[in-house]
This record gives sequence, C-alpha cells and structure tokens, in this order.
Amino acid sequence: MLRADGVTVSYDRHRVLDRVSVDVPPGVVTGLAGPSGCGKSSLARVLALLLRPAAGRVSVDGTDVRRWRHRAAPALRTRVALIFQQPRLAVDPRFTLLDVITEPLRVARQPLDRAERLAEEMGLTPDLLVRRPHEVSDGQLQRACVARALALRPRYVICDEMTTMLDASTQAHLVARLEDYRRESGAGVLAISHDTELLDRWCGTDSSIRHLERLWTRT
Ligand SMILES: Nc1ncnc2c1ncn2[C@@H]1O[C@H](COP(=O)(O)OP(=O)(O)OP(=O)(O)O)[C@@H](O)[C@H]1O
Repeated sequence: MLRADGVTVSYDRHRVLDRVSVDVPPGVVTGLAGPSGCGKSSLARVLALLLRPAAGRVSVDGTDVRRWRHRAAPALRTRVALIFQQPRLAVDPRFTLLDVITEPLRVARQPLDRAERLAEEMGLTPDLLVRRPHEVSDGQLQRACVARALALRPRYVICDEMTTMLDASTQAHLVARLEDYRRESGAGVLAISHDTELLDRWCGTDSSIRHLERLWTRT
C-alpha cells in the first residue's frame, strides 16, 4: 500500500493540503478527483517522494518515508512512478525519446534492452525514438513518458492529469497500456483528474474514486 496519512502542504503561508489521507492499494485503480487548484498535483508530488510535506506521514508498503527527492532511498523512490500532465516540462529537451525512456534504467544501472519493448508497446516506432521532444507531438512525447515511468517496473503509478491535453484515441491508448501493466504486474494506479467521466470509465467496478475536497474536509 502507498499511503499518505494526515499530509499537510503549504507554499509560503498558503496551506493547500490540510491533513489529507489517501491510500493507494496495489492491484487496483484509485481515482482522485477535485477542481483545479485544490492540491491534486501537490499530493501527487508528495506521494512520489518529490515534495516533503510540512506534516503527516507517507509510507510505501509499510516503510515510512524519511527522506525526500534525491535523498529518498532508491528502493522506495523507484517503487513509485509519476506521470506528469505536461510532458514537455518533464523531459530534458536535449534527449531523444529513446534517451527519455532509458534514463531511469541508466541511473539504476539496469540493462537497456527493456526500453525497446516498452517503446514498441507504446506505439513508438524506431524513427520516432531518435527524435527530440521538439520534433514530436505532445501525444508521442507523453507515450515516451509513460514508457519511462514503467521502465523500472514500479509498484505504484501516479497519473497526474496524464491525458488532459491529448485527443481521445491517444488517451484511450495510454490508459489501455497502463491497464495492461497493472494487470500483468499487480501495480496500484492513482488516476488523478478533474474529469470524473474519464475516472468513471477508467476505474470501472474494481476501484474507488475519491474526491479530494471530501477527503480533506473529513480529516
Ligand atoms: N511550487 C509552488 N509554489 C507556490 N504555490 C504553489 C506551488 N505549487 C502549487 N502551488 C499552489 O498550490 C495550489 C494547489 O496547486 P496544485 O497544482 O497542487 O493543484 P491541482 O489541484 O493539481 O490543480 P490543477 O488541477 O489546476 O493542476 C494552487 O493554488 C497553486 O497555485
């Protein structure tokens, strides 16, 4: 279980999350809905060990997180992957798409051959893999970011408005690939969106949609 327990986040003196708790169990999709600005991305960054909360606890499979960002224990950090809303802000513009996908494998000193299979599954052809971000569409770049997120076989995948700026067919393709990964690996997915219709479609019957606003008034 990936768990945030009573998490508070403030920027300067502005409190955006006030003792929020959320559980992301393995194996299912958990939906997280809420209007723009309510703190969904902040919670995503906390759960991905990228933002240290002012208060509260985060644990990954029972282990409390004590260090954050680059100081976080690699064994915990690599267990949670985050897919961002805007892929252009999430990649190094000098990288080719293949570099984007292999980056976590290189950092973890793991064999790079998995990258080609991931690229193929994401519908990225070899001619696209040698291009840089400015030479591909948003949808193609987001496919590379999803492949990168899955490279180290994370136990939890957080999708923060992953498909908001993409057309319906790219959106359906990315969701289908993540569903393949979830079923095959038993990973837990946290799907974050203001689009509750998308969450309804994605989460189906074996999952729950939580409304962040409701969560924080309850805690
Ligand atoms: N690094 C930051 N510094 C200062 N304020 C921030 C920072 N990041 C977010 N905020 C503010 O915190 C609040 C919550 O932002 P956050 O991005 O977490 O919300 P969100 O629900 O994901 O919004 P959206 O759906 O529009 O992406 C907003 O008022 C935002 O302006």
